[in-house]
Amino acid sequence: MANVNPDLRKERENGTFSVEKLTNLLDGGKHVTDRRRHVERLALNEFSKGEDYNFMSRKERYISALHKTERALRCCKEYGLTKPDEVYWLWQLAFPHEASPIQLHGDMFLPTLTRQGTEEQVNKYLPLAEKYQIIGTYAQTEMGHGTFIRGLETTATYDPQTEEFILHSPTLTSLKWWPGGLGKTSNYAIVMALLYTNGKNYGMHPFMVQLRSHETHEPLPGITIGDIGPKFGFDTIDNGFVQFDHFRIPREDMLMKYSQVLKDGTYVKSTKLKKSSYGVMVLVRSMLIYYLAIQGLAPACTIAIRYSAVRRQSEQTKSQLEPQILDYQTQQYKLFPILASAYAVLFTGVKMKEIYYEVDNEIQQGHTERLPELHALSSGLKALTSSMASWCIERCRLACGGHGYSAASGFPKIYVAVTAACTYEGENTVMLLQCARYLIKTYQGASNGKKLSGSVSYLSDKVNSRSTITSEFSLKSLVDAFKHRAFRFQACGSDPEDSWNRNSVVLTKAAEAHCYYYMVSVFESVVEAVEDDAVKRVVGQLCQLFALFAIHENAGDFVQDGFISNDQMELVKWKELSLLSDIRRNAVLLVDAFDFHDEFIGSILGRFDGNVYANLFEWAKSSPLNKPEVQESYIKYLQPLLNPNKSKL
Ligand SMILES: CCCCCCCC/C=C\C/C=C/C(=O)SCCNC(=O)CCNC(=O)[C@H](O)C(C)(C)COP(=O)(O)OP(=O)(O)OC[C@H]1O[C@@H](n2cnc3c(N)ncnc32)[C@H](O)[C@@H]1OP(=O)(O)O
Ligand SMILES: Cc1cc2nc3c(=O)[nH]c(=O)nc-3n(C[C@H](O)[C@H](O)[C@H](O)COP(=O)(O)OP(=O)(O)OC[C@H]3O[C@@H](n4cnc5c(N)ncnc54)[C@H](O)[C@@H]3O)c2cc1C
Repeated sequence: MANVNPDLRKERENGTFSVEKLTNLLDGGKHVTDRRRHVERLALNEFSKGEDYNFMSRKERYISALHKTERALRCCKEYGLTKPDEVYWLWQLAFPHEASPIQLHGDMFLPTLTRQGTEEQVNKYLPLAEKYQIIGTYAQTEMGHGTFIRGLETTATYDPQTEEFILHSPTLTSLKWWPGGLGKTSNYAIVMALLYTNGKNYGMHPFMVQLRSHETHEPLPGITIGDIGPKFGFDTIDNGFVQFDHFRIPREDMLMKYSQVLKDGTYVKSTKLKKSSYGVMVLVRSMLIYYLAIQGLAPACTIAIRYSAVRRQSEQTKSQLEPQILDYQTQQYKLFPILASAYAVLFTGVKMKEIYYEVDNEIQQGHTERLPELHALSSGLKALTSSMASWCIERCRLACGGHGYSAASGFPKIYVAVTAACTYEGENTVMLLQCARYLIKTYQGASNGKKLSGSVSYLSDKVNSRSTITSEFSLKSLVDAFKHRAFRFQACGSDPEDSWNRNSVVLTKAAEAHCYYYMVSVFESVVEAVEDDAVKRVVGQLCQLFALFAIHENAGDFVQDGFISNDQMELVKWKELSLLSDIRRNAVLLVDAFDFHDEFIGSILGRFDGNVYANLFEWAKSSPLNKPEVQESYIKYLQPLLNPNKSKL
């Protein structure tokens, strides 16, 4: 590439491994990288020349996103992109760190329909939904309750006379509130409501509900609907509210795969699957982990590390060039653990996708044994990785100094999208507690001699009481340390005498310790499987840093019971710092390996070519506030102050 900043060019010449090989590893093979790049070229042809998001109003952002949605759907059709990964690659460049107004249609509406609908219902609605002749969302949360699903108030009361359900919002707090795309875009929703039949409440069930006229898009009579107003972010999506006033739908529109209401109102439950109506949340939580790495951690550290290679600041030695800020140990300490976390979350995300599809497949065959473990793991990891991603992005912003605070850095857009995931799909503390609930039960089972498998097998294993960490820092010894911590926390958290609430801070820590252990062991297994020696060395260093940083940050958890000795902790600190120097040499290449296009990252600081300053200046000049030279607001508000004689007011 011509015109690359000389510092960045030097970084790229000095690396010790093949970036291409690492990219192939991250993608899951060379053939996947090739295919991804092909799809991305198609996407860039269509989407690279858009208006600058930073200079648009919220309404313009929504309209532009709808326009891009229509074009993205057309591209997928034209180019025959049907596989989920291919659609995702195209979508990612069409909507960099944004959401499409129809995001929930693909992410939650379709999966709920196909998993909870009967064959007949799927046959009726899926073809229409796949052709976007109906666009749906997932309406569960209400103004008064999001977390406590059993507290939802919207009712669906069966009327055997007309064979219809009557949907009703009995209180203000029962208004559906938050569903993505509900405000203006969707004409259908899967509404989660309390099922009443023959005078009895059977709890939350899913209903297919038409909201708007097919002809005019006007809300149907009995429905009051709209956008909930501006949010922290997600400007491109119309999160909405809906109020039902005795709105009738046919009996056939309750999604009846797992439970039915017969014509006479008899309720029949045809599954032993626990919490069957909660299924789609497990899906999204499992997928989110990968998404947080690719949409959050990886682009954020790409920006901060490239910029730190280009930025020079402060005189170290008289009359010599100011150093690249990436050479400061403190800067490395800010950024390299984040880089290591990006890799850790990415590998864990890939693993979680695999596990989800395995368990989902088993559930379709009627085997539900692994669902509780998947629910616990996906809840815990969703919470841990989304909060990790949020604070890491903020740390990357701080690492970029003043320019980090400019929208040109790309951080605001990335941050507001990622931090939302700490709340949606289950608020993080609540999700950690769900994970802990399962761990405590499992620990108690293991204490009674039950042999365990999967992510919790360590609870029935023998754990070492002294760390085997030496100056070699083998990955096995690091995994072992996290296993020990997780085990110890489960033991503390499961005091049967203590009430749940009084113990809940410790329980959240127990869940985090479990998830950390899981992430470190996934990372270790990925490193072990790498064939190329040079790549293995660098990802091995990242794995060590991920583990050692967490041990150092949470030192008390490891030394309190004497598991790690003082001498070992000194070694940990020494090794952590020496890893910073090792990683320094490859830092730029390690972010290049994510293989992101500038159009996706959306940051002047993180440009591949490193030409930050010239582009920053051009970008600032293009700000609408700089056109015209003298603003009308001057005449109105400033002239009377600055130049009272000339003012016409
Ligand atoms: C695909 C990529 C994604 C990109 C997305 C980007 C853009 C999209 C942006 C936003 C989309 C957002 C959508 C939403 O937010 S939809 C709404 C999501 N809402 C929630 O997540 C609500 C959170 N609350 C709950 O999940 C539950 O209420 C609860 C689990 C906190 C508590 O439920 P409750 O009924 O009170 O259950 P109990 O505590 O009594 O537990 C009973 C029992 O059931 C087990 N269990 C709970 N949940 C599940 C589940 N999902 N699956 C399986 N099992 C579950 C629980 O563990 C208990 O088991 P037991 O101990 O053995 O009894
Ligand atoms: C961007 C965005 C998109 C969304 N999209 C959708 C959507 O498409 N469809 C949909 O249905 N919903 C959607 N939601 C709603 C979302 O799922 C809920 O907001 C979320 O589940 C949290 O619930 P809540 O708002 O009731 O939080 P609350 O439960 O009120 O949380 C507030 C505080 O109370 C604490 N708390 C609550 N219960 C407990 C407990 N049992 N133990 C300890 N602490 C507790 C929490 O930890 C938190 O600190 C979206 C939300 C956002 C922000």
